[in-house]
Amino acid sequence: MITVRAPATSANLGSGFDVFGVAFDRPADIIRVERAEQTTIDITGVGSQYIPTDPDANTVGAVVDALDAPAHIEIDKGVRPASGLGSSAASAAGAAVALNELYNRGLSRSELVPIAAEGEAVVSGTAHADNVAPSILGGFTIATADGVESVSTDISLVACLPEIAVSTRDARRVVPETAQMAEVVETVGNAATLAVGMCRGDPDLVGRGMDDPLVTPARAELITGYDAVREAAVDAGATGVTVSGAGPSVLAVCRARDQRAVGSAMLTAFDDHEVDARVYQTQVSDGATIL
Ligand SMILES: Nc1ncnc2c1ncn2[C@@H]1O[C@H](COP(=O)(O)OP(=O)(O)OP(=O)(O)O)[C@@H](O)[C@H]1O
Ligand SMILES: N[C@@H](CCO)C(=O)O
Repeated sequence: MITVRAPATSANLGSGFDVFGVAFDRPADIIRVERAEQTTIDITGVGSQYIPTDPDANTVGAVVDALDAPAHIEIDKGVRPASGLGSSAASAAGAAVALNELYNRGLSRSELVPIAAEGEAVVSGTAHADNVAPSILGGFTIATADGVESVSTDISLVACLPEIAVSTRDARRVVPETAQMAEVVETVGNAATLAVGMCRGDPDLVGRGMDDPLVTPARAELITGYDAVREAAVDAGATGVTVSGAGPSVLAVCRARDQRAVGSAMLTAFDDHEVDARVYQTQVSDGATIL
């Protein structure tokens, strides 16, 4: 049996829609795989009652197919589904690393990224790799059609997960189909600023680079209290705030010393809108680990 811990992630970071991602140190999914004639899936943990065990409907099933690696797969969910924290991706990433090991396929971590992304196509309709890339490789990742880059960095994060469910499939429907040239220019500038900030470990640059005039405003409408939560986080010291992935989690970048205050301010702001929430104080961390 092979056991893998695959971490939660946050995709987009505002300006890097479908491209940027970061790995968290927690929460994480634990994936256990054993060789079998036919693939079967058992699921326990947070939100497991909402996740299909049919391999054709679960993200790990697509990974089994891509690696031709039938297995009995146990998924212990630490990352709540429909959270914006890469829940579906954590399972797919963990399965890709575990099955590659179990069947000695010999693929590199980078080669496993497009394979795990096939799992994302099962749940959201597109094989976007911006969650599976950091869950497999760790760090800050840039995933494009031509490949994936990963940078280790020391950046503190706060993710606030409200008791609201937003599916990626639904949240992709509100993304505008066209953009004005001025919006594209602004987004390119911000994305470049963010990437430099990650390379320098500079929370001010990362926060400044998270602004996005295109996708985030449409997604924010799906999150009760988003504007108040954003404002509260900034007042408490966050250098940047955006929707985490497709939402409903809200992601803040800050200095380590401000993490507690930022998290507390975000919880209070959600509470003011009668939304229960929980907070993860985390930092950009390593990818999947074979235990
Ligand atoms: N192994 C899995 N883990 C979690 N969700 C799964 C899995 N397999 C299938 N799903 C389905 O995927 C959906 C959750 O994925 P979705 O992409 O909407 O949320 P997320 O991964 O938390 O968000 P994001 O990608 O924005 O970070 C649910 O409908 C769930 O049933
Ligand atoms: N880039 C994806 C991440 C969520 O899976 C989106 O925002 O739709």
